[in-house]
Amino acid sequence: MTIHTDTRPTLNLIRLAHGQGLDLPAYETKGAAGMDLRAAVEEGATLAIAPGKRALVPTGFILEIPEGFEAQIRPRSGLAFKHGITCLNTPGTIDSDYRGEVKVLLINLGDEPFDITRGMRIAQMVIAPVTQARVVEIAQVSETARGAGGFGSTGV
Ligand SMILES: O=c1ccn([C@H]2C[C@H](O)[C@@H](COP(=O)(O)OP(=O)(O)OP(=O)(O)O)O2)c(=O)[nH]1
Ligand SMILES: [Mg+2]
Repeated sequence: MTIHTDTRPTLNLIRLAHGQGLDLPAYETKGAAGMDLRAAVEEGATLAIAPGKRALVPTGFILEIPEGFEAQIRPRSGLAFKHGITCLNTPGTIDSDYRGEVKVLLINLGDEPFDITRGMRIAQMVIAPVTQARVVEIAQVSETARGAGGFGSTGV
């Protein structure tokens, strides 16, 4: 009998043909919040993102996220700081019922073209709990000290 001591939620994954041989998403350190994701571009090929342009980068895998969770695709600060590479739709939302390939939408906000090659760690993925709310239409909302003030209403 196998005794499982790992109480973390299980993230089932299948690797697509173009994902074979790549490292699986992984936490780089013990306390990392996100698993780094690798680019599943063709071996030997370069996906160049020109300044101001965007690219949808394949990861080579499909997930089964447990119900009640989502995956958030977030940029890596190193790529953002050094090269101006970030996720356009950050944080990207991977729904628990999505069964397509996970893809990363990168944009180059830097001044130089940026080359993506196979296996490059392009983004990170955070697994987070999700609460779904029920929507109830009402006639009036309750009064609060803030009221409708926002967008800097409390000063700088
Ligand atoms: O960075 C991302 C964002 C989304 N997705 C996939 C998984 C997600 O479950 C699905 C839909 O994403 P989202 O709801 O953000 O996009 P949408 O424009 O609302 O598309 P849809 O109408 O398919 O929901 O696309 C990715 O692979 N990468
Ligand atoms: Mg949607």
